[in-house]
Amino acid sequence: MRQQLQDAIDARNETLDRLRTEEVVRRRLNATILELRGNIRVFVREVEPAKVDYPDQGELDGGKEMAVHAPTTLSATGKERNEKHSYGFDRVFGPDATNMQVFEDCRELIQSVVDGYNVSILSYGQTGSGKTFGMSGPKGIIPCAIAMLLTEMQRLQEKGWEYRVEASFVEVYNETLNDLLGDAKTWDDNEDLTASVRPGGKRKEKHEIHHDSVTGKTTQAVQNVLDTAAKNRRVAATKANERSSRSHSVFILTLRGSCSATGESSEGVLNLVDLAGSERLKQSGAEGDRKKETQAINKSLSSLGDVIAALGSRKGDEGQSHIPYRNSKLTYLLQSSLGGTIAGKSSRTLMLLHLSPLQAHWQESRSSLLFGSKVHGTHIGTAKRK
Ligand SMILES: Nc1ncnc2c1ncn2[C@@H]1O[C@H](COP(=O)(O)OP(=O)(O)OP(=O)(O)O)[C@@H](O)[C@H]1O
Repeated sequence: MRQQLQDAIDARNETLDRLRTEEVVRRRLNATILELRGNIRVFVREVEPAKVDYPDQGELDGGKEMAVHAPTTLSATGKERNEKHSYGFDRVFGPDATNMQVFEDCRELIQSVVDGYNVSILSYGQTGSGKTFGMSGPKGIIPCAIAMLLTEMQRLQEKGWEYRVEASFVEVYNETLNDLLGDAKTWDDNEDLTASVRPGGKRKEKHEIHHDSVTGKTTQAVQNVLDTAAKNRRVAATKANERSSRSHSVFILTLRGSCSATGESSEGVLNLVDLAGSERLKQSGAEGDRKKETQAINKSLSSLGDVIAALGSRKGDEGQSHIPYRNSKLTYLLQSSLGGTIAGKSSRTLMLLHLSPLQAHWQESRSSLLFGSKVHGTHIGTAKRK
């Protein structure tokens, strides 16, 4: 009897050891795959104008300026200058792509958060181009990422890992940072904003998500977090018209894991960012408060482009090159998760560009493509059209 019990214990320990070894191999493979693909990636999603509710829908003509050649190239013709531009991106989705298909291509990246990497996924594009739909809508990146991470943590529990999950949801509006959970608190300008919302920060409004075996309860907790954020964003929206389009929202999940059997631990952060509409000031004809908002958005988006481009261009001398994180609240908030290595910790960025193929939106699409090229060096060439 005693021998049988010992045999059973030995067999169990052997299985656990094997599972842990497999897990180490899986982590290494995933890290290698992502390393090969690059720490800064750009995906493009062409939007189907009929599905999207553009503010200036009434004035659209039906002409198209862009052709998407899935899976990785896109060409665009600028009628004004009679030019044809070609771009190569990491992934190009046509107008029929679903949220689920986009999420599938983000899966490995999101998975790496469990392994202790910092990851940012940023949704970029003009107002009405589907950024929020892709991020928070049905089967959008936020709900799918949460569901996937919870399942993943459950799987790792069987291999001896325990995780703690915290969620924060903040918005950056006119260069101020507001908490979208709790009481929609606004941080003072002179506070250390990053410390306030980051793990270990003094005044962070954190919301712990318990990972119980009753998945329904966990899903409900996540839904409550998202509902609270949506409600707080709506309250803010009544104060400033259409404010959600004019602010950046950042959903932050922090995963802290430890494995008592091996003594290993990890901490990964996932930032899911729904950026403000990227309209050009001239194009939008903004005046007064709206002009101020647009200027703040332009400043933070261009700072974002500068930071990611600087990260992408540095080679080998990581400690030496200057990265201008402090030029905007958004880049300051995201500084540990925008690509490259800080204090020995690797981070990864995925930019999701949303483009309208219509002639009426050519200037906006062109500036989104310029942004995408800047962060990724993806412009293949320009040719005069015959
Ligand atoms: N692929 C899609 N399929 C169906 N509906 C879509 C799709 N993309 C966007 N929409 C719809 O189009 C409208 C505008 O989309 P959404 O609010 O996501 O745009 P946005 O880029 O976030 O705009 P803003 O910058 O103003 O916040 C919404 O009603 C959304 O549900």
